[in-house]
Amino acid sequence: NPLLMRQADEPTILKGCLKYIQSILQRKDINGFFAYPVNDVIAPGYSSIIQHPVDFSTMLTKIEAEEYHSVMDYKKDFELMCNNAMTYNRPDTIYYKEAKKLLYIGRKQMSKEKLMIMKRNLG
Ligand SMILES: COc1ccc(Br)cc1-c1nc(N)nc2[nH]cnc12
Repeated sequence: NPLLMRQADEPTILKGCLKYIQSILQRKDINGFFAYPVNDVIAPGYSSIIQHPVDFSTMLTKIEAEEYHSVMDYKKDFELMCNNAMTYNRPDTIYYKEAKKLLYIGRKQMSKEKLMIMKRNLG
């Protein structure tokens, strides 16, 4: 039954898209600041200032567990990750600057136009 086939397919298709998008964004994080969770040793007081920490490793776990139901769901965590860095760190720090740049790249990568092209290429 093609309909049944289609449903089973959707999570796999979304998973593929999100892993593709994350692989592009992680390549832009050249210092790996966003590759794993920030801890209070690296950043004193981080866990009391940032209520909803998130990083690429956590996001990949969520992709695999099919916790994102759309690219927009994923984009929310991505923006939270960048905004956390821009909340905890001052504007003159490398972390703030890298987060701002990454946020801009991510917004372009997940723009309506880019997502339409992805959808079209999936056929
Ligand atoms: C995982 O985080 C790091 C790893 C290694 C190094 Br050096 C710095 C960080 C880091 N430090 C601070 N202050 N704010 C962040 N926001 C995202 N990363 C960071």
